[in-house]
Amino acid sequence: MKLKVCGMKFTENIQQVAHLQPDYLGFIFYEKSKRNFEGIIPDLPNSIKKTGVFVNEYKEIVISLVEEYGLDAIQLHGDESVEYVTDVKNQLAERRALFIEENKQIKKKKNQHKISKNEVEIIKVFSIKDEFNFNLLKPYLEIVDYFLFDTKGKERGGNGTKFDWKVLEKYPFEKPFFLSGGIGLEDVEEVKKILKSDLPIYALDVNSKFESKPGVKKIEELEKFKNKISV
Ligand SMILES: O=C(O)c1ccccc1NCC(=O)[C@H](O)[C@H](O)COP(=O)(O)O
Repeated sequence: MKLKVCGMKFTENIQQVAHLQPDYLGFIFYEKSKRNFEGIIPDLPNSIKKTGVFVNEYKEIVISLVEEYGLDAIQLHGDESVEYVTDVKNQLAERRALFIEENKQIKKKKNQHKISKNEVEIIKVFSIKDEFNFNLLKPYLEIVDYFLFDTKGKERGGNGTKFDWKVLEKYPFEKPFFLSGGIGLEDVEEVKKILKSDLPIYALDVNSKFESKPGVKKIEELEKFKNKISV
């Protein structure tokens, strides 16, 4: 089971979490979040996918931050339409093709902007309260790599509350998804149970339940969680 730790903020803490080798680290580029990221991402092992989290952001800004930080994935956590997601995906693909072509011609080893080895993954978030109309996801199926199901709450994300996972019993697609929303160490048994179901859960996404304060993750608790879910 893959693990994404979201809401990273401080260099030393990022390095400590990276040491646990999660599959994804999330950096929130949303000014209204307590975890808004503005720093420099330290060098990370290639196995960790740097994920930028955006909420209804201007497309140009998403693209420029992907290039500035060499993001491997973007998590669209707002009300981004199918057209928006398609456009961002196409623009990223075009920029990537251009970058590869320029790089071939110039034969420069170092470039001003970094670029991920693979295409940028697109994760589209949907927040769930008590029920959910999965038909809403249909138009996104062709475009996104993963869905992420979070809990609808006061904030756009990082609310620290779980939704009723029974809602997912009606998930009708094969598209893999991240399970998110208030997952903590106390949920290990319930997590293990849902992982045994037929649902295409690709990754678990954790955040505020492992924090000592917004943006600071508790390393020992994360390590325990990671060990427990990988057994
Ligand atoms: O965490 C935030 O502050 C945040 C703000 C705005 C958009 C997204 C945000 N977090 C993104 C995540 O992927 C969180 O991990 C997800 O919402 C679950 O958080 P939590 O309920 O704290 O486990």
